[in-house]
Amino acid sequence: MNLNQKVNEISDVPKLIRLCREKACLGLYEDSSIRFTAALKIIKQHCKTLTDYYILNRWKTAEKSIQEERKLVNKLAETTNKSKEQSKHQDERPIQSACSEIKHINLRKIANLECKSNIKTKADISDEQKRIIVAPADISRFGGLMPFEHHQIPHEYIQYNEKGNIINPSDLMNQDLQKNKKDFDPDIDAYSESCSSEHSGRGGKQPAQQKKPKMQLPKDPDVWDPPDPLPQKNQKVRQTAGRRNERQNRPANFFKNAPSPKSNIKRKYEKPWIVPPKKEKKKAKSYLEYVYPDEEGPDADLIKSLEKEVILRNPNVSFDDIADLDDAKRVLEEAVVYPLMMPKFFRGIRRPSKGVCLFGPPGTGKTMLAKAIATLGETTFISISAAALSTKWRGESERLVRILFDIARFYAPTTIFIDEIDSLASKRGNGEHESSRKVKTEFFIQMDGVTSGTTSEYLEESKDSPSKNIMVLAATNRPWDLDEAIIRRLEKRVYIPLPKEKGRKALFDLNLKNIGLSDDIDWDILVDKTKGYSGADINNLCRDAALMPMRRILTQGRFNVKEVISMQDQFEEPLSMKDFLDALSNVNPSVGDEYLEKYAKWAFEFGST
Ligand SMILES: Nc1ncnc2c1ncn2[C@@H]1O[C@H](COP(=O)(O)OP(=O)(O)OP(=O)(O)O)[C@@H](O)[C@H]1O
Repeated sequence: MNLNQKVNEISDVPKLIRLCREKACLGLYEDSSIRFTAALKIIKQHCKTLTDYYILNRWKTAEKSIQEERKLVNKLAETTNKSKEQSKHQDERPIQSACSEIKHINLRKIANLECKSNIKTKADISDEQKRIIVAPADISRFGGLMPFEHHQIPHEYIQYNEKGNIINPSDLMNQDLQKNKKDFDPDIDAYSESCSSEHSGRGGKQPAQQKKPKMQLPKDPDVWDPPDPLPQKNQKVRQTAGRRNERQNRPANFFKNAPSPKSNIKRKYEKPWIVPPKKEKKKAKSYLEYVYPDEEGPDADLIKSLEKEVILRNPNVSFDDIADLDDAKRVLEEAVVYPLMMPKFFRGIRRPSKGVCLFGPPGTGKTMLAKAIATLGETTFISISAAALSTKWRGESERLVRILFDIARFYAPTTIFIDEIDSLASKRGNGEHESSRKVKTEFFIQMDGVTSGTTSEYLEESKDSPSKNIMVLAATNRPWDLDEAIIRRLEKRVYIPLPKEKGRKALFDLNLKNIGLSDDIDWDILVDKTKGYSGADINNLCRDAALMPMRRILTQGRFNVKEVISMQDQFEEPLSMKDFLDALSNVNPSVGDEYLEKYAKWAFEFGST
């Protein structure tokens, strides 16, 4: 890739990033930072065009790590600039300090590098070893090698000798220093010599310049001395003598300002190459916060409105609030509640059903049953009508189904209640619209993922904790319209019939528990007369009967609003048999006989007990 080439395409970003890293390795931190910024800009623009939030998420993660890399490079640039500035201002230290630091720091780093690497020939370089980065070209400029993890050594920086062996970077360094030494001030050169003989421990003849005291620089506590070479057998006596000579020749104030090795001087400069320990990720409070921490993203609005409208934390309906339906309650407890409460038992062949379908005439308590199950199992309750899916969110339904299941997994254990499932998963036919076919397919895919595992990370997390399950509960008044594929997936199909005699009496009791009743009421007659009434119909009948005392008083004359309000205590009169009989003439059953036959037939064919 040409360095000056303009990059605008997202496909060029990887190359650009590689270039940034190479620049950073070369010590051209500012240049690297500029290119990082360009790459980030391209990514940001590309993100605006993305609609798939999975892909968007991945780009966002990449963007974050690139931002971190740029931050690191900026810090390095800052540190380098600072040290350049310092060397400008401190007249006494400039090249001298650079010289000593280069020697010490680089030796340390190279030693470090050597320890980590057993590289001898080209073939010996493993990928892991290539991860240790050397910045050979700029060693002498910035006096330091940065262990720059996550990058590979560009091949052009590894040098080989004629035999094909890798040249030790420290040899290169020494050659570099020898070359540079020629340009140094003779005084500084002498100081460097004195330092090197001090550290190496070699005695012998001292250079003439060493006799006069030169500038004495304090010893940097962060700089390690180069290691002493191992003494050779026949050199031992000579070395000891050399050391003595050296000590004798040392100026009196040589270590005057040098800090003692035990001093508590702390480092004052930053070490941007040290990656701080990762902070523990804060647990997101909502699904929106989890996918879009800054609340911005292509699906943000959809998720927001879904979280607001469909999630019901505690529906607060108990089985006691539901009259009759004992068989249905038992089947549902076994199919839905117990698997959530005893996940260990409900494994393997005892695995819970993928979904449960409640079917039956309208107003028989299907929604109430679903809410009671969610309350009992202490699960998050997501309630959505399939009709709303295909009308309110038209065009987005397919995405919506996926998000809905993702939200459910996030808040697991969750009960997803889909009312009017027939309008979402009706029989497929030739005239079917493309979009509704797609929604159906997405729904089937998500349902399959409910127990068999999907790409979702929540389910991955929940593998070891089966209690983090989701359960699909569907309800329909038209089970015969359902597609075979959904019938198969809704493994338990529970018939919720019209209430029988006992159920109707229980419904009267439940609806009238806070109302005054007179003794003349014949419940047998009322139960008999309400045959074919649903729970909702009986609820209507009781409400109508409860208003009868008020209507009776108000028909006696013409009253204004204030007068009506002042008379409200009289409306509390106990209900009589007549009130119920009058109400019966106002409220008719809502389910026709022909439908009852159809339900019974479908229950016989597909229902579960
Ligand atoms: N078994 C019951 N116990 C108590 N109340 C009931 C029962 N069945 C119905 N009801 C009453 O009927 C109303 C409607 O019930 P629900 O919404 O659960 O019926 P549904 O079967 O879901 O109806 P639809 O199929 O039309 O959605 C409830 O608010 C409740 O007052």
